[in-house]
Amino acid sequence: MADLEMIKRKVGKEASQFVESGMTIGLGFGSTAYWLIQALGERVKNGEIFYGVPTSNQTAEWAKEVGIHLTDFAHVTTLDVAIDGADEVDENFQLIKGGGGALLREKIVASAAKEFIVIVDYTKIVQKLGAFPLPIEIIPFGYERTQKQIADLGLHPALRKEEEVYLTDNGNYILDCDGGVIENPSELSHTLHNIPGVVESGLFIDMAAKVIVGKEDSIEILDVKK
Ligand SMILES: O=C(CO)[C@H](O)[C@H](O)COP(=O)(O)O
Repeated sequence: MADLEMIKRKVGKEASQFVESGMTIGLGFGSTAYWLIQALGERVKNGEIFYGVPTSNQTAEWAKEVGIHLTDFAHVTTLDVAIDGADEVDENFQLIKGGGGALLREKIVASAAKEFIVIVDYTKIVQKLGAFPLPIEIIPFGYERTQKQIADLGLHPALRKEEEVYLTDNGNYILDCDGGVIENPSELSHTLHNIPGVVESGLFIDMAAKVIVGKEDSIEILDVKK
């Protein structure tokens, strides 16, 4: 297994210690969250029970495969904990998420949790956000105009495409914005929310309660002071 993958695996396992049997967990998406789910799966084999609200269809598949019971907001309104990866974490613990396209559900789930734990390898830690293109989920209707309004902010939005235009699990589009360093993430988040057609941005402001960082030979657990 490549080094970085090994680090992600250790971080996922480390995060699982914050989960107790019987808890309802917001389950993130991405290659680090995958390892959290595998670690929980090992405990399911020993008789522990977990309830998970998945942030993507893929997460739901992973969780089902290891025996985590899936639930949703029809049955719970508050989650004990949510654990998810991130694309960037800055010095104030603000995040860019959504590289995997699940940012809307990830934000709903994280905001519903008593504690939101972020799990990353050391390559995700930055002084200021912005080297990773900021994903923004937008409604397909009128997307050209929404894109123009975001371009006017200097964010250089590009419509995410695979073979065809990428569709989120919610049937929306993603704009990946390569606007360079984000000096004021909180202000930008507000500005984006005021644009009609923007569903959600990948800026997660003041949401992380804990950040678990995997390094070459250690793991650091950072508690965010509120
Ligand atoms: O926001 C996300 C998906 O929408 C992921 O959490 C983020 O992309 C990090 O993924 P990985 O753990 O694979 O590096």
